Amino acid sequence: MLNSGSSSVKYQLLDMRDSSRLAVGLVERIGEQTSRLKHTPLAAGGDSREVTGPIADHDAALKAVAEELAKDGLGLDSPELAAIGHRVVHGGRRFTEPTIIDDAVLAEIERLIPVAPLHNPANLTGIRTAQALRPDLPQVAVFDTAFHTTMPESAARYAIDVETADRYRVRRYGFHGTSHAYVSRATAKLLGKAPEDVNVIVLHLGNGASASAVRKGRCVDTSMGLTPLEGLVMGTRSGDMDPAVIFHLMRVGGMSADAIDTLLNKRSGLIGLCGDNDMREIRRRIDEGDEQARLAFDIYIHRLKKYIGAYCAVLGTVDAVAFTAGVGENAAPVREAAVAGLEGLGLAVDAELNAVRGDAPRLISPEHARVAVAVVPTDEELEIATQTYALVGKNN
Ligand SMILES: Nc1ncnc2c1ncn2[C@@H]1O[C@H](COP(=O)(O)OP(=O)(O)O)[C@@H](O)[C@H]1O
Ligand SMILES: CC(=O)OP(=O)(O)O
Ligand SMILES: [Mg+2]
Repeated sequence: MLNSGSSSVKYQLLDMRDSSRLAVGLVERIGEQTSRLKHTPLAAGGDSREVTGPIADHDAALKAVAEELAKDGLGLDSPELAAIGHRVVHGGRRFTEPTIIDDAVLAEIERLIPVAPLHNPANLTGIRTAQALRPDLPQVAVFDTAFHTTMPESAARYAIDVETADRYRVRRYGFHGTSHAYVSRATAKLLGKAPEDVNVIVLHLGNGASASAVRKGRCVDTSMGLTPLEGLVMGTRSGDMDPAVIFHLMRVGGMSADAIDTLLNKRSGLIGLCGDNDMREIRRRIDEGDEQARLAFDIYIHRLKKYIGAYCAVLGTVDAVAFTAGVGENAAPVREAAVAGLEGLGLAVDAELNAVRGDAPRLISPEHARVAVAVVPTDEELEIATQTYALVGKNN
């Protein structure tokens, strides 16, 4: 499966007979002089290899990946390859399920570029290059928005003029849905229950970050909106703010729409507040007494708390709060601070359990807590491969 990001490509080759990973890798800093491909041929038992040097675009990146795979006899030309699954960030309202890609699907993903300018163009290049390499194979799109299409209109609509909203398709779509779906199910499993029997708040805290309220296995609200800019404070994105900030920056600051778009998407959030977007670095600076890093952390946590409280109210009854993605899985201080003081909502973290590291889903709330608090590692890649395989299996 392929996850083509704005300046990176993540990929995995999986054997779906047992969901085992044969090879995994990442191409970073595409378009810069210092691009890097890191490839780990797990099946070949090999160590990771790195290729450094300029990789101009996603097309070149994918071809470099194909070369690395071929070195271990796992080339994309293999007759055993059954399908290629692609993460596609914006699927609008039309795509509620994984979908076999044809020209009409490509056209729709292209039409949605204005609402996912950082993500959909990269996703499209990934698909087109993969199609050129293996025109005979089914290619499947798995949409970030799909899981959120179950939201009620009361959560999905913004309170703006209905005609204008409908004409320009302005509404809350939500993103990271593959992760929210996977993690909410895995959380139910951790509690020994069926997804239909639990209400879960999922906090996906990666570079992009979003929260969702999942009632009995269905998403009923999520923090990202028309685009992945709304909601939580992220690595480089602002999340929520008064929309009038934009008019103010235009009228008083003389900034263009494009300049503000770049400001809010790439130079805001943690990096805008303190110059770093990596939570490890921010924690290190806080430990050294850095006030700017401290404030950035506090703003991040304050926003997170607001969403936890809001989604407790949306759900009414909450069985579990699950932390996931790079920050959620690894940053114990974030989990501790996000839940601190929320005993009134039945939420607490046990310091010892919170300090345990590992890859397995685990509870971090004290025994007999009213609401389970959990760390549940996400696996978007496995989920995309599973959905792709399920669809292709059905059609073959
Ligand atoms: N050990 C760690 N401690 C704290 N934060 C971490 C750790 N490892 C990763 N992170 C955070 O996770 C982020 C990346 O999360 P990830 O889910 O991989 O993001 P994405 O998929 O959006 O690129 C990093 O920017 C960093 O802030
Ligand atoms: C939609 C989104 O924010 O994705 P990512 O976290 O990969 O940037
Ligand atoms: Mg991610």
